[in-house]
Amino acid sequence: MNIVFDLDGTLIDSAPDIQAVAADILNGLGKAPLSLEEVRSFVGEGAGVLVSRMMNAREIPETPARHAEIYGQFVARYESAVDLAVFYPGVVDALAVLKAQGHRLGLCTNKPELPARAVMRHMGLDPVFDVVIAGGMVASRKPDPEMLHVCIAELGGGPTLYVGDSETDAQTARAAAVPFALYTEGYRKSPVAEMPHDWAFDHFDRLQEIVREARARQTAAE
Ligand SMILES: O=C(O)COP(=O)(O)O
Ligand SMILES: [Mg+2]
Repeated sequence: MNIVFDLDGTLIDSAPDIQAVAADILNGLGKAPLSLEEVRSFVGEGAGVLVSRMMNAREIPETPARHAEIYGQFVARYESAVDLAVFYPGVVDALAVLKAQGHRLGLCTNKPELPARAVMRHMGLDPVFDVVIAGGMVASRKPDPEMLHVCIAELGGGPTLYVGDSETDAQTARAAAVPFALYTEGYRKSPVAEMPHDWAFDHFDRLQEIVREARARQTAAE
């Protein structure tokens, strides 16, 4: 089947890289850096929203022009901010096993395309994914289901499991009517019970079992 993954907060913790980019910009504006907790709570709806939240948190008045200026500085640095990202435990093995089993793997992230591709290359993920849909590649962003729909279509259609960490991912899966496995150790803000999901897991060594169950449900529905 197709297994589509979110990136930030699901496969990798990229908050330290984003924190460094933000600190650089805020420092230039005479403002205090963001904590990792702040960064993690700001990620999930794309870089534009992240920049708005950063400006708001450091009381930088947001006009469209000011946002555009700071956003420009942010994305310019974001593209090379890859050194501090780390995989969540078990991710590399889980992806390798799923790939070896012949599943088609997709990536569906709100992270803008250039930083998404840069961090994928840095982490050795390029050969793993058959399809990548990142921020800016389609007109809308998650939780609009379009990104996920496009990703599934490019994977060739058919049964799909979506794996993500945030409220945005849970809403996206629901809107796209795709079964959803929630990784609970990423950047979610709500209790697990309040987020729509078909499975929840706290370690990637459980993903095999979830994929087996998702396939069994799919077969039963056919
Ligand atoms: O960059 C973001 O805001 C989110 O990225 P994600 O969709 O991979 O969680
Ligand atoms: Mg995420």
